[in-house]
Amino acid sequence: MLEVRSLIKKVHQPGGEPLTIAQVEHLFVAAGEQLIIAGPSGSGKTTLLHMIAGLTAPTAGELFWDKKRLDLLSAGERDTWRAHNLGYIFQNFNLLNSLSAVENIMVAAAFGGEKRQDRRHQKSMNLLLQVGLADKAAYKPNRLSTGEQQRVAVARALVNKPALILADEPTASLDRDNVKLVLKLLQALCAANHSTLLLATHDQEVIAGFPRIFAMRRPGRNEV
Ligand SMILES: Nc1ncnc2c1ncn2[C@@H]1O[C@H](COP(=O)(O)OP(=O)(O)OP(=O)(O)O)[C@@H](O)[C@H]1O
Repeated sequence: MLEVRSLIKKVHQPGGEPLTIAQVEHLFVAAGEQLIIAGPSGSGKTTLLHMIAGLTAPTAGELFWDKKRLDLLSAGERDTWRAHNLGYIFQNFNLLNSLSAVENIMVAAAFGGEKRQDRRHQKSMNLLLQVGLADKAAYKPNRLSTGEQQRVAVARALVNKPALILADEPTASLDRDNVKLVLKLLQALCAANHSTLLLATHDQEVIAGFPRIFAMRRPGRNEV
């Protein structure tokens, strides 16, 4: 389970007071739950996901993963935790352009600790099959459509069966058909792996497909 308590991120402004860019009083997410992080542009959705992933340090507050305090981990401990527990999906996929679809996934499998090349290949091909892209395993990202690139990114995020998947506007670059397809795959694969899924979006169609929404507010304002 994931728990967020009194979390705040402030940034320095030249010559001014520190500015609060994300604030969450309390959020509890049970293991295996699928949750939307909603909120207007600038409400701190990305910043919250970055703090959970350990990509940016909170200014104050506590972040628990089971009984572990994520915000207190050293840089090395955080890297290890991330490699074994976390899959991250970006709006713009962040695939490595010099590698093929299957190689992009295999790199993630290596970071996840799979030492054997044949197993990395097998796991990656299996995921590509599940997202319907086994026939394009050798394609580099520039030969894949945007929807296909995001399906590779979903496969990459799931190859180590991480307990936690963070997805930041994963459908924002996709057309409506691909939005539905990518979401369906992501939700089904997370359910099959019992992975907890936190998905940040302001797309109402995406929000409608989830059982629970957590609404972020712009710090210091009352609107949702
Ligand atoms: N390093 C920084 N310095 C100053 N302001 C920042 C910094 N990083 C983010 N911000 C500001 O913090 C606010 C929250 O940003 P964040 O990207 O978390 O919002 P968001 O809810 O994900 O927005 P969107 O839906 O537009 O992606 C924004 O107003 C952003 O401009």
